Amino acid sequence: MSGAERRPVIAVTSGEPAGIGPDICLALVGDDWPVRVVVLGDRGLIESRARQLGRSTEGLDIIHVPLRAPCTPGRLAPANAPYVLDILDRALAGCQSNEFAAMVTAPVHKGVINDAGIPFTGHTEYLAEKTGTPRVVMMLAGGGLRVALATTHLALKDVPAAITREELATTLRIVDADLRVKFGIPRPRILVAGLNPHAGEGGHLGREEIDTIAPVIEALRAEGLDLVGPLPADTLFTRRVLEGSHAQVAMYHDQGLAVLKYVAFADGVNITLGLPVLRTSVDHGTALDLAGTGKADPGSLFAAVGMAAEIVARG
Ligand SMILES: NC(=O)c1ccc[n+]([C@@H]2O[C@H](COP(=O)([O-])OP(=O)(O)OC[C@H]3O[C@@H](n4cnc5c(N)ncnc54)[C@H](O)[C@@H]3O)[C@@H](O)[C@H]2O)c1
Ligand SMILES: N[C@H](C(=O)O)[C@H](O)COP(=O)(O)O
Repeated sequence: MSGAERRPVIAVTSGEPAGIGPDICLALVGDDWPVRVVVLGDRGLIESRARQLGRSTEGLDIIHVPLRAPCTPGRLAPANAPYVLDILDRALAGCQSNEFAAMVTAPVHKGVINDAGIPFTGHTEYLAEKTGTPRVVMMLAGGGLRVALATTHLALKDVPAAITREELATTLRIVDADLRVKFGIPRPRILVAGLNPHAGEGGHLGREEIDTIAPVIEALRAEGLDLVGPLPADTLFTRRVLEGSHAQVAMYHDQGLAVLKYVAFADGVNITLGLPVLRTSVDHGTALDLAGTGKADPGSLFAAVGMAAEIVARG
């Protein structure tokens, strides 16, 4: 067996075929990773995208997963939604059987999967369901931040009801535990945002801080977690407040991710905490406008492979 074959294998799912997933996977060719990187997707599609971009697939390990329908860059086809899920299922099965040490996901298009009649909210929720994990946490890291979310892909009107004491406590415990295990931080200091403007202004602008968030923080502090909050979200991400913190928990998707993507778009990493397999991902979407143009930045995919490799090396 050669040295290269002894390296842990990381599976990179190429994602929505009409998006930039196949393009950015081509940028992995020839990079000198401490792991073996294999790309999961339709070989013909990846080769044709390579020709279109004037690139080569030589040296790129591909596990062939066949397209269900022809693909044109930039044009979504619901007929290929099952293909996108075939790739994810193949990667997950490989992680569960220890064929792969981790999976790294290129972007999928949630809308077209739903248009195909398959309910799908995101990789995070899909992988949680497929692995029978009742609660996982989405965290995006980049630009010196680690932003974890108390709620993920749901309509804004449904956010307050989804933030219960039990759900929030589970989220904070998962963030604390995974920062220790996956990131080697012995006692993570975690900032927790409020939900309402000015963290509710003492109950005058909403009661979620008083009724839910503060009591959870207090209870978990008593268990030894190093939590600070509920903090007004508008100033949580200022330099002085962030100082000394290892992660920041936002109450909903855009409260945290708008900040993260402002400082780190295209080199941030999305990681699913609390999952029994290791999964990292890019911080951007399918960018249909850029597919096949050569303008897609592969930086976030590199960062996602790099983070997975580091966590694998940590054991
Ligand atoms: N990890 C994932 O699977 C993932 C992440 C985010 C969004 N999405 C999905 O992607 C689809 C499109 O989402 P969107 O339009 O909100 O966001 P998007 O990230 O696809 O695009 C937003 C803007 O950023 C640009 N952009 C994105 N990635 C880029 C890159 N690597 N290099 C250069 N420019 C880049 C796009 O051209 C566009 O102008 C949606 O279905 C969304 O749910 C998937
Ligand atoms: N919320 C993520 C983002 O904005 O980058 C994105 O939609 C991906 O989510 P999944 O990892 O669950 O697909």
